Amino acid sequence: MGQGRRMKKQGMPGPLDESLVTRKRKDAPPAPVQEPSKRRRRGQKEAKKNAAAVAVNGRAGAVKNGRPAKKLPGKKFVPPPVADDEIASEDDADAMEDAGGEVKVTGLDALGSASEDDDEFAASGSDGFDSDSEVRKTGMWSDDEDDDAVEEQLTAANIEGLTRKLDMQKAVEEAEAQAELEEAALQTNIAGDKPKVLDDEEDEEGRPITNLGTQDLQLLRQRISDTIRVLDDFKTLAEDGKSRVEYRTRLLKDICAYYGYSEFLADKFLNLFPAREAFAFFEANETPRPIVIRTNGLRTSRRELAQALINRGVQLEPVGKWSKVGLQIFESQVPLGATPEYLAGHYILQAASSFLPVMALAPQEHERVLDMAAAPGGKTTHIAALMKNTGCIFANDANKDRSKGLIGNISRLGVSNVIVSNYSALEFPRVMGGFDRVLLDAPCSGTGVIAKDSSVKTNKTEADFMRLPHLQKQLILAAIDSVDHSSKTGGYIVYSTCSVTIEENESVVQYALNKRPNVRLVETGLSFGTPGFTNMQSKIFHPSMKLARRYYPHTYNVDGFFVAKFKKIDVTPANAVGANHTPANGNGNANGKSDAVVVQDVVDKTPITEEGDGSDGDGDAFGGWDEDEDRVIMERAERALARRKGRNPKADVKKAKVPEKKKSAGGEAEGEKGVQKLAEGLDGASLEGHNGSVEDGGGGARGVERKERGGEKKTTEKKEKAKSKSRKTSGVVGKGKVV
Ligand SMILES: C[S@@+](CC[C@H](N)C(=O)[O-])C[C@H]1O[C@@H](n2cnc3c(N)ncnc32)[C@H](O)[C@@H]1O
Repeated sequence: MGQGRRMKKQGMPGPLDESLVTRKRKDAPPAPVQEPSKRRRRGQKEAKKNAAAVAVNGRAGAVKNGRPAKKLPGKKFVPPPVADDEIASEDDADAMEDAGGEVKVTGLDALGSASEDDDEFAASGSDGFDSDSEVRKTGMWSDDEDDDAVEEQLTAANIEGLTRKLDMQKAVEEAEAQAELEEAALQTNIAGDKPKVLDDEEDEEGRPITNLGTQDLQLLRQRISDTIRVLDDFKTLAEDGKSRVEYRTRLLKDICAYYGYSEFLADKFLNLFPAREAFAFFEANETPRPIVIRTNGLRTSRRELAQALINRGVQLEPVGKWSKVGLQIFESQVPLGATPEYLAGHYILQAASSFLPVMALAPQEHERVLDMAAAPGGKTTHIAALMKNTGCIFANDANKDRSKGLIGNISRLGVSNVIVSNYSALEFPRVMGGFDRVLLDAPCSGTGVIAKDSSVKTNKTEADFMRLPHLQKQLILAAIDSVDHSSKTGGYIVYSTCSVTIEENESVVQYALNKRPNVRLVETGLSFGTPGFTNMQSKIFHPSMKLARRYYPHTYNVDGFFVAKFKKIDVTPANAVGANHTPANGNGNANGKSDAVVVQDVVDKTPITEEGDGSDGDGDAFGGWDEDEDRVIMERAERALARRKGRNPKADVKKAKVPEKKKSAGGEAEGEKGVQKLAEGLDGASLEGHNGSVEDGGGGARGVERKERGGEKKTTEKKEKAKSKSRKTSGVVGKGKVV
């Protein structure tokens, strides 16, 4: 069953499918007595067996895995595609660019257009359906799309045919489901009666069912369904003298027993959704989301990729009108993580919902972008593709091991505008700031990806939902402070999580709005998704919260996700909480544009000399270059630096040089090592143009550039550096050696 659901085309499904209730009830095993998760698994196995039996009996013969089936000779089982990465910690479940699930070939007749400009996927130009895969292979994916009207008609015909086929299939399924539902209603006599779900000493056959959870999954599921019906229409269906609370408590216990959640988490979801929707959510978490790949526009076009994969026996289809790069995989004879196209970096296995934050970020060519929590790089590489490898992306992740995956993906996908670093993102913008855009794809509880990682059902505690939001709130302030509000092209921050809880989403965004009056929520530009909550669980959020977008597995058949986009409109006030602002001297940062680059431990207290105007010009702009005067200034600066480093300035002054690395508080030296190591990795991966990219970058990068130059041993530059230092008390990045 899971596979069939996985193969369904993504999109907004209808309301809760009661037929599933009936089907599961029929398929449930007879009264197993096991601990919940095992019971559930066994239930699924049984369900699969039953489904297979049904297929053998010919009842569902025309439909396989939720798709029109077509027999192919010599079909082999193919293991699930290799994931681009694995979930490495409880906080980053989203990071798994999932490739799970079985994928087999049943034919190519369900294909739609996958050309680069195929946004009109649903358009139809002909009534006919051309099932000749050969014609389609040569026709649909031709490079010469513009003037080939025949091809277009062919494509449209395919689409039309596919749509009709899917519609027919849906109609058949719905009719079956309705029939089953009616049958079940008759059998259990639930149509008009008040369901007895509270005083349940015995079932209709006299069996004790008080502890149903440990005895009979089938009846348990029935009771969940009945309880929801009562809660839906309490006045009519509730038993006399029973309260809503009693029914809700019953429902909570049954959900935990049936699906294997901790009471704590199930309760959270029951508070988040109305009971019926919560049921749909729990149910959707039992089946994997569709397998999706993202075309890497740096290497190929979606049309070419689709053609190549079709030739290998992959059945696919554009993911939906909302994406130009996604392909949903229905069946495959080959492991998707090992095709020549995969190895050549033509695509990445990536959950569809992971496209959304990057689409909201909308990075522009030649910009400077920070991806604060980037590993394993699904979103970084997507950003790079949208920027066509121009500008510069700083891809940071605190986890060094995961960063290896990030570097691997950068390398495989041919990305050449990324610098990888290994800081806690909390250190930004001290590391570097002045970015045009920042993506904070935050570490989270992963409540949106339970279908991928069912351990979330039981391993999240109240402490997690305090610890994680606390971190997320700090990170979001750092993200905001790292952006250049006066960026000509940007000034945007996107916050995303793969969690559906209020604490990790609206509450974090609200915190940012409270603490940073210099940001506003703006439209994400995403064409679907439900609005963020403005009023939930007795919490009132800013009305603009509706601009944020929520995604659920049960509404869009994508991982649960949250996306909010901010525009920074001014510099962060100096007195703002946790403001990563310029030091006590009040000067601006390196580029004078934002609150991004902060001098923490290299504040030069040398008095500002008369001629110093704080500008950044060359020697002449300061009134010429005087060797003797400069030597004095330089030596004074060096002495001051030596004192701060705990050295004897007198002994040191002759030898003292402008330091190449400046160590700041909070173990930053360690982080720097990390960056260097990663840089080696990058070199090894033959990535090019990193230094060039930094040079190209504006804003804070220029500050870094100055610092790097200051570290060089060329005498004139050293002098210039010292001179500049003598005139300004800020504008130098503390550490953050950029490679
Ligand atoms: C949701 S995952 C990021 C997925 C990534 N954006 C992608 O698309 O592939 C969250 C990441 O945050 C990282 N992380 C956790 N705490 C962090 C911190 N304080 N600073 C930076 N990264 C952190 C984790 O190592 C993890 O890789």
